[in-house]
Amino acid sequence: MKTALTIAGSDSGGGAGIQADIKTFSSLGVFGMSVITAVTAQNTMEVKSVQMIDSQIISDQISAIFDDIHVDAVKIGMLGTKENIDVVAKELNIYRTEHIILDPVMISKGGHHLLQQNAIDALKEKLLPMVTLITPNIPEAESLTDRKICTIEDMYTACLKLQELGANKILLKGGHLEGDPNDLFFDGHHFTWLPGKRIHTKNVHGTGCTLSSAITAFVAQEETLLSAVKKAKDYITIAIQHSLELGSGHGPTNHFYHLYERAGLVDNK
Ligand SMILES: Nc1ncnc2c1ncn2[C@@H]1O[C@H](COP(=O)(O)OP(=O)(O)O)[C@@H](O)[C@H]1O
Ligand SMILES: Cc1ncc(COP(=O)(O)O)c(N)n1
Repeated sequence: MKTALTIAGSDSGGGAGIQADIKTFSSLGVFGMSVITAVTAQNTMEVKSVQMIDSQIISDQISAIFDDIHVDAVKIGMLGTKENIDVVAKELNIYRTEHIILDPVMISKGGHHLLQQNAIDALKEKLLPMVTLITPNIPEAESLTDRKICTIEDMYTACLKLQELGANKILLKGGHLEGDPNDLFFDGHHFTWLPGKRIHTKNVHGTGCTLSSAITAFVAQEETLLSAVKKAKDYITIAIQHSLELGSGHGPTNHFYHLYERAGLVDNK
């Protein structure tokens, strides 16, 4: 069985973070493992509080896994602090994995800061150049590139700017722009649009986490990155189409296995 590791924060409400990642891995038939960087007290409405995990424990979680178990692909989500970024970059430099997908989580849907302001430089300098793919949403790409993104043209420019900053491959998610949620994939040479149709629902908690962990699961199963990104876009579309009316805020995406098996996304080999 293929394996995937998520390095991210815990969401007590189960919609985003580690919980969304592991559900996605399982739904796609990949064995999931986790390194917890932060514990958030969170539900569909808000993040009430956050406890960062000590960087030594983060380092120990990573080495405990890699010293014993083969990891086919890694996904990185919420890191929270500069210290956490430093330790994750250091450990992943020691235990080299072919595929690292970075979702540069900065702010929750409810507006809570999940990455300290002083950590953005460390993210750009240490992690950006070492990962296979970075998957920013529009506000995250704006923060990384220091420029506004309002149009399709701006999306192309932002990808080129991220490349200048050292990024290898980029999936710039368009969900935060008006109109249909079209994402732009840049492999360093060519651009590919992943078109979407906007689903009118407030239940979009954990969409970014779900998308990046689906990409991770597909590359763990030896899909090319472009194919993984396309299949993950199908996964997130189904996950939002069937999103759940839980809680009073933004409900979570749906990871019910049979939805994806029916859509031909599960590798039954
Ligand atoms: N209402 C929606 N309908 C369909 N797809 C959506 C919708 N909102 C977001 N998406 C898709 O979900 C994925 C996550 O996007 P986005 O919301 O931009 O990121 P994040 O969750 O990191 O803020 C992207 O593929 C985006 O195009
Ligand atoms: C632990 C954790 N990680 C990531 C997110 C982002 O998810 P969203 O953008 O849907 O709030 C979150 N809210 N919590």
